[in-house]
Amino acid sequence: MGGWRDMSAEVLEDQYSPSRWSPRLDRDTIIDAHLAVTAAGTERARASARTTLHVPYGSGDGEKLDIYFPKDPSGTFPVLVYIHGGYWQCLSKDESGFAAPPLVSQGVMVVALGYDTAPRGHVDSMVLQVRRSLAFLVEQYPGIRGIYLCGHSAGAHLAAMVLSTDWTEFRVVPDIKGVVLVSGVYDLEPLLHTYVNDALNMSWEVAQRNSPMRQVALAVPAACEVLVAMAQHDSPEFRRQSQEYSQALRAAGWSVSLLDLAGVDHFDVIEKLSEDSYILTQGQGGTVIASSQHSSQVRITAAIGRWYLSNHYPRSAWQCQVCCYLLTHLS
Ligand SMILES: N[C@@H](CC(=O)c1ccccc1NC=O)C(=O)O
Repeated sequence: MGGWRDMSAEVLEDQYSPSRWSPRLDRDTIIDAHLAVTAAGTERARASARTTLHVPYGSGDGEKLDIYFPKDPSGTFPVLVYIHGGYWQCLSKDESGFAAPPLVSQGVMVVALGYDTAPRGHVDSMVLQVRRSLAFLVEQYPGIRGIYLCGHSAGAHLAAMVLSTDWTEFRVVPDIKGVVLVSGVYDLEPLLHTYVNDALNMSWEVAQRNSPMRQVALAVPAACEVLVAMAQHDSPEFRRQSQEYSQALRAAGWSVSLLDLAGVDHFDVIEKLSEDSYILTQGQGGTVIASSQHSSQVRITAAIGRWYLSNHYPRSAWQCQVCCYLLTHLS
């Protein structure tokens, strides 16, 4: 098969419709199910953690974030900022707190970030909002030691755009220690030819300057680790994007790992962040990792066994909370 440029409009649309690739649920029910699961998970998180909701980080309507405070804050604490997906046009922070429980119990502050989705917002403004929110958090919460970003789908795109930020335009430089990109899109150009762009209305230039894939060469590799994760049942185009972006980052000098998660689709790959036992949330015991039965080109070559909080809580289960394994492509 050639590249996406050789695909018919119909095939391309299919590739960029995550709901059509799940073996678990059909396309008409999977989005509603995702909403229900993440909303219920967020409700549980709000019931069990101390929270401050709807904190404005700017004057815009959508510029608000929800904070889930760590259980036993000991002066300083790391923060995980979760950036929701929804193709830059749906979902919100209000059902994006589901990842908090396993983290707040380990002393991590979790932030569910809101941003103005299309059509109110456009891609340029969403990228700016995410960057500004990080500067806000650093200024507002001096207890924060180390920022970790986690984004899903379109949120992974926004998190990846943070990597190419020129922080001299901001008052502070956030200390970003790790970025977990789950089932993201890193080259926006194919989307110009799909329904996704109906609401986004991106021009070719907008798609280019907002494609992390095109920004890799411009960004100075930071001392932060990047984990690019993709689901077994993501579409071939989504999987290609994760593979190519992780390779480009590595070639540019970033410390990056690619994680291929078995048995999950575009939606449960992130829903499971609410579970203590999920590979992306579990501790050191979790060596089952992506056992790659389904993907013969991927081989686990080394367990890095070090992620997120190793600097902060050397003996906590958090040490390997996002188990970071080096997966190398043999093909
Ligand atoms: N219309 C899309 C919806 C979608 O892509 C989506 C829905 C919820 C959360 C994330 C999504 N994808 C990327 O942000 C689909 O066909 O799946």
